[in-house]
Amino acid sequence: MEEKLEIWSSNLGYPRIGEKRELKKALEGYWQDKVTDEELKQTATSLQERIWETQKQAGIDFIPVGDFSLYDHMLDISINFGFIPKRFRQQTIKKELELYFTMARGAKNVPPLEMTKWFDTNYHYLVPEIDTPPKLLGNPILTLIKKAIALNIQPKPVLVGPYTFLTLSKVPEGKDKFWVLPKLLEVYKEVLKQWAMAGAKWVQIDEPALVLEMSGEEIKVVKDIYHNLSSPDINIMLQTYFEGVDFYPEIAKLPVQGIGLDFVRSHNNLENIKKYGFPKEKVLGLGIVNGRNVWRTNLTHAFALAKEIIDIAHPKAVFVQPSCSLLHLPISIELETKLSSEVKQILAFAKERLQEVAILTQALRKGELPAGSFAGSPEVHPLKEVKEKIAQLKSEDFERAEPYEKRFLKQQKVLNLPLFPTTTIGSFPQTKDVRQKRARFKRGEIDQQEYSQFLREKMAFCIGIQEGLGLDVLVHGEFERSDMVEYFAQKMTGFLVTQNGWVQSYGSRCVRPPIIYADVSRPKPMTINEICYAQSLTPKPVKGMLTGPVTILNWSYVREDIPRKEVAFQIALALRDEVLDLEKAGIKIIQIDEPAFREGLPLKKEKRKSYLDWAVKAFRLSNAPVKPQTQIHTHMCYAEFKDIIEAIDAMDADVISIECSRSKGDVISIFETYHYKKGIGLGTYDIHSPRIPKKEEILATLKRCLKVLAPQQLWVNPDCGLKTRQWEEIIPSLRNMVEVARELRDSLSKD
Ligand SMILES: CN1c2c(nc(N)[nH]c2=O)NC[C@@H]1CNc1ccc(C(=O)N[C@@H](CCC(=O)N[C@@H](CCC(=O)N[C@@H](CCC(=O)O)C(=O)O)C(=O)O)C(=O)O)cc1
Ligand SMILES: N[C@@H](CCS)C(=O)O
Ligand SMILES: [Zn+2]
Repeated sequence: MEEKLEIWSSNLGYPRIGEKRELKKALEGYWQDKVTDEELKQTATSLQERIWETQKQAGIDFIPVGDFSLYDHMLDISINFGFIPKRFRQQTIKKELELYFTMARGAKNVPPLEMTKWFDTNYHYLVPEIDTPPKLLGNPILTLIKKAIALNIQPKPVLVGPYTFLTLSKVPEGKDKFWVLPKLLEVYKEVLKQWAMAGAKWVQIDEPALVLEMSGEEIKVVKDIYHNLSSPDINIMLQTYFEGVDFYPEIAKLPVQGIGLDFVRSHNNLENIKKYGFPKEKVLGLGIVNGRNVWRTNLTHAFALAKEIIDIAHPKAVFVQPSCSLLHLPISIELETKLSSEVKQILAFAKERLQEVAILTQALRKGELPAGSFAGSPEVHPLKEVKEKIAQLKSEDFERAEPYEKRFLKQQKVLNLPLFPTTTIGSFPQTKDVRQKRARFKRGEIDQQEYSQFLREKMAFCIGIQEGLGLDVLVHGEFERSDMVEYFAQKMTGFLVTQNGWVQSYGSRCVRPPIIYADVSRPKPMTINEICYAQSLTPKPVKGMLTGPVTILNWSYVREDIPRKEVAFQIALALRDEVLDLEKAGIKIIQIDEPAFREGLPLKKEKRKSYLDWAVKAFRLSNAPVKPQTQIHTHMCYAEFKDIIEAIDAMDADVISIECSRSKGDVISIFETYHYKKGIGLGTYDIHSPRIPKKEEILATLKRCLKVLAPQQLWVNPDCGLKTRQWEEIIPSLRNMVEVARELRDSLSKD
């Protein structure tokens, strides 16, 4: 007789920051010596327990343990497995958590681990540096497993797998990226053994790197890893997410007890199961509700899809689960008091996703969905004029009227800028008084007039500082903006913004990604008042400052009923109105930031060209009709530019400023082979550190740039905006930068 299929509900990870951002507050308090070690640990412990309880209450059978982290889960592994780079080993450590936070945030003369984005998400992890073989220094998840069991919770410890961990790590030059693998496997095996002895039945080993392009050699490494790790003591759920796995037949054969696949992001996973089958002795991790977007799951569709997959796969058992960790979602829609109930009906954040997993699990066990379990989506009323504008777009809408060479001459006539013009990227310190004033304004404690007056005073101060420093192109400082994406989302139609929808970006820093639910338009000007006020204070040009269409798209949750390209074009058209209004108001330089341009690059190579094609077009659409005299700038940071340099060029911005110091010259070397003609500012110093750059360092960067770029092209600016810094740091830094530009200018004019 056929055995009844076992179906369990499972989760892969949960937001850590806390409903009231308790972790953020405790961390920042700790760093300011206002919170003790004990208090910080207590906050973390009670958060963890609440997170487990929420999952248990929601009906989740297998609850992740070890997904929580004080700062970052990759840092946790680095520390516990003894990957402590030499510069930190040499530090004298006085407090227990000191090493951990020094690796995360750096200390005087000790730079932190590098930070980079986690696959194609807006979460940033700390890049492990493998300069020493591993050593098991700690196994904190063991304690958690015991505690969870005592609380009657079925723990599923979570650990990033060796393949992904090493793929994302840095190794010393000349070393193979897997040079520590044999020793690392010993450490993993020891940890798994301890977890099994503590009572864990399943472990979730996260291997998202299996969805990236892989070579035959790499798949061989993966096979070796899992033949080595496999043990009768504990069941391994080999968990993939964010895309489909290319080497499916090989992955399916690995000696693990479960394979977790993302069926939301990838159709290939189902296609592969259809083509190659699924091993009947294995458990299927069925990623069926979306961990990356906020739309409530259409349970009717998800139920039908789950049934189809199970019928084809015939697995030993099923874990019904989200497509990936819920880390990338806000905590709960319950925390939103200002959204209408109609809107709430269509949204699901992390907590609501758990309910969906539980409903689907029950339904799959019973063979039918309970009545009324899908609320249906509300009607989105299309904006006729937006649709018409998109339908009528012609190739001219994407082209500046004149080529760059002609524009450059006309712009120079208007702007009369010196060689090596100096500027900043836009934001100036968002100090506590700025955030507090905004909070008071939002709470209705001060009126619009008082808030506007405060912003004017800030702008005047900021312009005064820039004039005093002698910068050539000024900015208004972005004091009115909570965030460069959220600010514009609040001003355009088609977006929802949340009060408490915080999502961890890195460490204690969070963002509230807006939700694009309908057609986008710009009912009225968004930035003109501030920019024109700032311009009225100075004869020097003040840059109009906008966030670009691709970045607004990539840092928002996006509707799924129309293609992303169309949403990007809608945003571009809205921004275009703003650009034209800025120009009409006499603003001569307009910067349209695109830091997330590369972030949207699909993980799979075959999807990249199409993305880059429409992303470039969206940017061009946002500014093409300006006069040739109007100078368009863009800015990018957080990116590896090598593989997108052609697309960057195709954006046709007159000037681009890009991050340079953290990539240590890699960016400069691109221009040895790529002939870039337009204006470019390669960031002269790292704004992520409080350190004041020495003049010699700035000069050295500029001299390296001048080896590959013409003097007429080169702008002088920091790597990125200054919002996270303090005035005391930026004033001497910018003073050094301006002095270097002047000295370089003088030395060239003498030659
Ligand atoms: C460039 N980066 C960005 C990314 N994504 C974005 N959407 N935006 C970005 O800028 N991704 C990549 C990187 C990530 N980097 C960062 C850097 C810094 C932060 C950050 O500092 N975030 C802040 C939150 C900012 C914010 O929106 N603040 C609100 C106020 C919220 C608040 O708590 N108000 C309090 C009172 C304020 C007080 O008393 O201090 C209240 O209401 O009670 C605002 O300014 O209005 C953070 O604190 O984490 C994020 C990503
Ligand atoms: N104009 C923005 C860009 C950040 S990427 C700023 O200066 O903060
Ligand atoms: Zn930037």
